[in-house]
Amino acid sequence: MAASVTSTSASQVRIVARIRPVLDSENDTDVVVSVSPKANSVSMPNPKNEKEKFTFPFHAVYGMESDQAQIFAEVSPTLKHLFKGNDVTIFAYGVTGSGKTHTMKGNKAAAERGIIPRLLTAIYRRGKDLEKKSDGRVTMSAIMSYYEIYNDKVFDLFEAPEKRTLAGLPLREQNGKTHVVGLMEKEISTLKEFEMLYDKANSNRSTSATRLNAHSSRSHAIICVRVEIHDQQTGETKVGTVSCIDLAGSEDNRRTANDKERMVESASINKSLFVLSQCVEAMSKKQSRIPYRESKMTRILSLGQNNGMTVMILNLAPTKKFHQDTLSALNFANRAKTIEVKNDPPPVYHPPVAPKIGAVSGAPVRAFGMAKNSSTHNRPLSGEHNAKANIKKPLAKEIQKPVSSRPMPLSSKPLGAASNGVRKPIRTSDPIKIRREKDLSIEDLVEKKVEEVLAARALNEASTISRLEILEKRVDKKADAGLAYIILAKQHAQRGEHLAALNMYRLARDYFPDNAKLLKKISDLEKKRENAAHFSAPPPMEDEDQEQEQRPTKSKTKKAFAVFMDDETAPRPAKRARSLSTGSYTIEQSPRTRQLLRIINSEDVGEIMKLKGVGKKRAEMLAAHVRELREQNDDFPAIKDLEDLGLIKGIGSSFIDKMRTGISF
Ligand SMILES: Nc1ncnc2c1ncn2[C@@H]1O[C@H](COP(=O)(O)OP(=O)(O)OP(=O)(O)O)[C@@H](O)[C@H]1O
Repeated sequence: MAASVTSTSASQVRIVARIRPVLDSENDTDVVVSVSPKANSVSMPNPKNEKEKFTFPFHAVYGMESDQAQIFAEVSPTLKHLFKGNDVTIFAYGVTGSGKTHTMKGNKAAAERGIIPRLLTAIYRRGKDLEKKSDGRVTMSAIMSYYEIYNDKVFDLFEAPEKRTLAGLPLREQNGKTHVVGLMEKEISTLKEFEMLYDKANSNRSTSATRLNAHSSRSHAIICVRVEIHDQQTGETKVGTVSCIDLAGSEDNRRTANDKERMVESASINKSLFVLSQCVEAMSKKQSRIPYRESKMTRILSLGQNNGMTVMILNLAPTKKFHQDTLSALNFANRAKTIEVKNDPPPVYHPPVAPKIGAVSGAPVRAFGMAKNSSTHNRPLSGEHNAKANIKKPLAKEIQKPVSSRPMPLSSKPLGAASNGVRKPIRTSDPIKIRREKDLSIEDLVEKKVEEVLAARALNEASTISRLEILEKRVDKKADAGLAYIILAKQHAQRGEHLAALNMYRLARDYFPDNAKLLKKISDLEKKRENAAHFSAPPPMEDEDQEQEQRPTKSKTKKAFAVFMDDETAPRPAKRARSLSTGSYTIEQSPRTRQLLRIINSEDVGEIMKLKGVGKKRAEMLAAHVRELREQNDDFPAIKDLEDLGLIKGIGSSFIDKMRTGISF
């Protein structure tokens, strides 16, 4: 397998504002929000001084008469990116009653269907079209999962409410992304099947809501559709996931006079939305600490971190009753506009190089389904929409004054171009085999193997088998021995054990003598080793032959400590020490180390206590230490590496090792 790689780019979160019509229960004279489709802006008066007007420009705006088809046309260009193997996130944000569910789900009548059913139909049609055009050579699979976050707990909507556990499903971080562990996935073969599944899942949502006193507005609902495009001839597979999120609407408890249980729900919704706004605030200010981890919703949404394209539909209620809330939502969206999503190019998976003589050679990667970008952001409002009986016709003359703000320029790539950067399983029955091929990408093979193992572990929390053990089982074939050396080399390199890494790469060279990437790695490490001799700080390249405990000198601020192995099964030197170089040589941390540091830096005593061997007292001490450091230095993360951790009184190297080994992925 090889992933084609181009350059990295960044794209903005695309913000599309939609104002819902005035409902029967509301008065036309109470309308305070207006749009200027020409200027792509939304305006409303200052609630405290009606003479003052606020104007917010967005990427696209839709007035009260906009219909479901227009809104879908706004997001449908994401499909072509999805079919190229990119991830797409579409989420609806707004206060309770502003039209989020109407926009995302809609109603049963064809004209009233929302983004989700339309998207599914479009995916399905596009897939069928591909299959037809390629005479069945290209096939598409669409795999769906659907869940809700209720009171900060994740529940599978494919599961009957009575089967739910109170704790909900756990989340796991993997390759920088958050996954829900144990979520059911359903392959959709026909549109009818989708409709059935979708309706059933939605009824689970409302049924469970009855039981738990929740309803659609009380939880965040997330539907994910993984689209896998497989070319039988070349063996290439592109995998992209679209996630559509109907966020729960925030509400003011003072105004809604909620009972106790609803207050809890409301507090939970408001908290997660508050955390979301904090994340957006921090991102817009380019702060280094983004508080994603403070709520499950923000962990899952990972706004700006998801390495994919994101469209936010800002739903707005037009009347006075929502004035203050609408202003908050507009401010939130205005800040979200500035978020930049870093996009890596999508990986394209190739099958292993065919060994057989006469086998079909890999065809170049084709750009699938290059639909025309029919962005409708400037489409004039039709005024013909009459979607709901209880909707009043928009005011003939909207209260709108000319806006001073200029239309927001749309980027040449309005929806960005992205990938999740996460390797997905390739759809090939042939397991990856290592061969002495000149152009074989060892890096990709190694990465894929590691990810397969991590995915397996995430699904099997009970498993006590170490990552390396599993890897070793997979690489027991003779032909895979070279790969085993590369895995070990990578692990050594991750821990900064560069000489050991070099030795492992050298051993791997016997198996891949012609591999240019491997040879370059070896020569780079050899060069680094030579240069390391000139470092004034302790050399980052450790010599295996001189593995002795280095006593910290008085001038050193950090004490030396043992090197922690990622896996118990890895060859472990008896007594090894190192000090981090303060020179230009940076040492990459292993995922386990990063996770440990993340937990400790969270200052969350409950989370820290979950670490192996950590009791309440020690957890409190660690949290207090982190807090103190942060207050002193206003620095994040407070504990940057294992050495920082080792400097804390009472935290020895063996204890750190214990905490690390307790972390599973
Ligand atoms: N664009 C629209 N056209 C017609 N009706 C709409 C539109 N937007 C919203 N509505 C109607 O307004 C009401 C509130 O909308 P909806 O339930 O979608 O709000 P919501 O933001 O999802 O609320 P909550 O956060 O409580 O779930 C519903 O009766 C819905 O049918």
